[in-house]
Amino acid sequence: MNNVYSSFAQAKQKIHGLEAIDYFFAKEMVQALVSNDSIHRKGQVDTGDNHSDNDRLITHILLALSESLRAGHTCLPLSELANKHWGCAFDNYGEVSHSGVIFPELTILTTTITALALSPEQQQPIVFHHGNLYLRRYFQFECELAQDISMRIATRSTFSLDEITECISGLFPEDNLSETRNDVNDIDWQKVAVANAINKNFSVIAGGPGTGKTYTVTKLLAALVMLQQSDTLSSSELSIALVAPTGKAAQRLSESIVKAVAGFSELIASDVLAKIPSSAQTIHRLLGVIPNSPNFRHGIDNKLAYDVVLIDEVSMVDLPLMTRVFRALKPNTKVILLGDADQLPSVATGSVLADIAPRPHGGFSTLNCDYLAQVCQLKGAVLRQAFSPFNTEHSTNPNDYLTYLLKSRRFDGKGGIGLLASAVIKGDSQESWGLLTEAKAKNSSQLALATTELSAWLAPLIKQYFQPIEHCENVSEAFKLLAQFRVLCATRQGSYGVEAINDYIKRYLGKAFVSQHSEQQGLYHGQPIMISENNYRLGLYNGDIGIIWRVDDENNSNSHLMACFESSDQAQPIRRILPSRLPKYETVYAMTIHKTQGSEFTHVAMLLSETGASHGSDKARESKLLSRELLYTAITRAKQQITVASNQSTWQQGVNAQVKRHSGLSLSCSDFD
Ligand SMILES: Nc1ncnc2c1ncn2[C@@H]1O[C@H](COP(=O)(O)OP(=O)(O)OP(=O)(O)O)[C@@H](O)[C@H]1O
Repeated sequence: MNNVYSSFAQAKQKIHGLEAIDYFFAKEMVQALVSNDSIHRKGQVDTGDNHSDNDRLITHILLALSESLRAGHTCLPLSELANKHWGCAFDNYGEVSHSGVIFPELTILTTTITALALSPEQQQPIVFHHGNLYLRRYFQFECELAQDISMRIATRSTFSLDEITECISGLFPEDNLSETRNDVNDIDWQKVAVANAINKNFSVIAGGPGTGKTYTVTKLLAALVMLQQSDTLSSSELSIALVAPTGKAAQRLSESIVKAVAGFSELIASDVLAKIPSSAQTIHRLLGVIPNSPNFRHGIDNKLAYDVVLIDEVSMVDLPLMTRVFRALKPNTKVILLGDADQLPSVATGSVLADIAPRPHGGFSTLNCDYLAQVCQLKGAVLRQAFSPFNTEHSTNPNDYLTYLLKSRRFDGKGGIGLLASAVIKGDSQESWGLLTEAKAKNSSQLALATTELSAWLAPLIKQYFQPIEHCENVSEAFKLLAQFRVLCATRQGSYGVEAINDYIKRYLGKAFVSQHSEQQGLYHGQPIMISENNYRLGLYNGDIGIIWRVDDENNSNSHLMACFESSDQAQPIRRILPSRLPKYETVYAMTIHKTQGSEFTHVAMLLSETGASHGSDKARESKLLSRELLYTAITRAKQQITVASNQSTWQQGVNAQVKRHSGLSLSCSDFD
């Protein structure tokens, strides 16, 4: 490495976008490989180049691997580098500012890496497997997770077909005519999802917002409780854990389950419903955080006792965390994953849900089709017809564990939000922009395109939603109002980033000059805040939303500001914490789209850029982040209304870009059967 670049500054001059961590990672790895006597003994590839060319190539591959890990990929497929001009950039005058690196063709790359003997058995810090280059740690996570899922998929429940059929028909009485139906469109996919998950120890129910994932899984949990009750050999009660990646998502899951359970009171016996938990917890809480340690209390040597673990919002869960969850589960624990695979992948490494929920669906095996036809009392031919797009007969990679719910109950497909979300995720930049401009012309109630200055369209929304917060009768009312509206930005920095917009809103509300040094520490009554680091002792987590509220002393003689947070504890629905004890936090009128995953608002304003020209640096910052998954995630946070502030080119650039995370998990999943 020292021979190739003598310093980070030198490497950075040549390769655009390089960060110090890439340089030191590559340096460290080259040294590790050299100390294992790999590069020098085996790494001399006869490519017609001399030895230092080979070292240079290996160094550049390792730099690219580091960049790739930084971007959240689990691995780097060498095919991505083949013949690529990497790290080249031009200055404002069109002159080359960074010459970059031109990688050779794939066979040379493969021969070079193969010569380093990086196969999984070699115990090197880097692994080369199936054409992908990994950091060993992520390779191990991926293998461990794939093997665990594979083991669970291979385990089937012992319930008889008759028991399952009876249970399913009881839970879906309105669909008892299915034997006579012969149209694919008549298939109730919620029923299929319950039937499909009931006999497996691992299942995924995926679908967009409001497709009834929670509604369906509540029926599934009821079915599992009923089957357990009818099992004469089992004396114990089914223990179920409801889990989500963040506190907010856990709160939403609890609310949706409670609502679904209440709605099933006439369909399902009360003693069955009573056994479905009403409160969800975060993954970190499930695993048991050990303060100041990366490890959890529950793991391979201290398994969790649950029979069923349901995880919601799985798109947000990264590869290492998901592997740790599976590590902590008993081999016979039933795992049910829910999520929307079209949403942004996790902030950290991996894209577990997108990997295990491929689009299009890989099809069901004939065996699974026959099973579903029988227990759902569907005509086999109808079911096969339904699966024909998935190529059931010839599929080499059936996804029996996966059911998609397609029909949104929230958006009827005619309303603007649903149409916009589906045009965006299809990558149709013209149609989606057309929907926004049409909505403006038609004065749509769901969609609005803001084409005027920030002050013209944002000010009325601030007046409507944020100004009344401080005048609410109590903090619970303030939380209700706050949940109605949020400004979502693509970036933190820049003129349209979270920080600038929060400052703008504070100024508008006349709160910009609250002194940082006063007893109030810059806080004010009615200020919404978001916690930005975990504090396990206080039970406050990154992403938790609170409101600063003036509270009277017990004798009403004095009042002071407290940070208030909603709690699932019915006896004490609001937790109060002294502001001086708060972990890091920020004001939250506006937040990044990434941070809103797992939350919903009645009205959302998505601020990409103003219609006027943006600053060059703002544009560069934004264009790195913009993708159809980002826009889709923002759109689907809105329950009733979305206001989009963007110009046409920024919008279309976002819709055309796609987040693609490299990983070998889907590959490993294809070896499941
Ligand atoms: N088969 C159904 N019949 C009647 N109402 C339904 C049905 N399925 C879902 N719903 C209703 O549709 C709404 C959305 O359902 P649910 O919350 O289960 O969707 P979801 O996919 O979990 O949504 P989210 O993406 O917000 O998590 C709920 O009000 C639910 O009661």
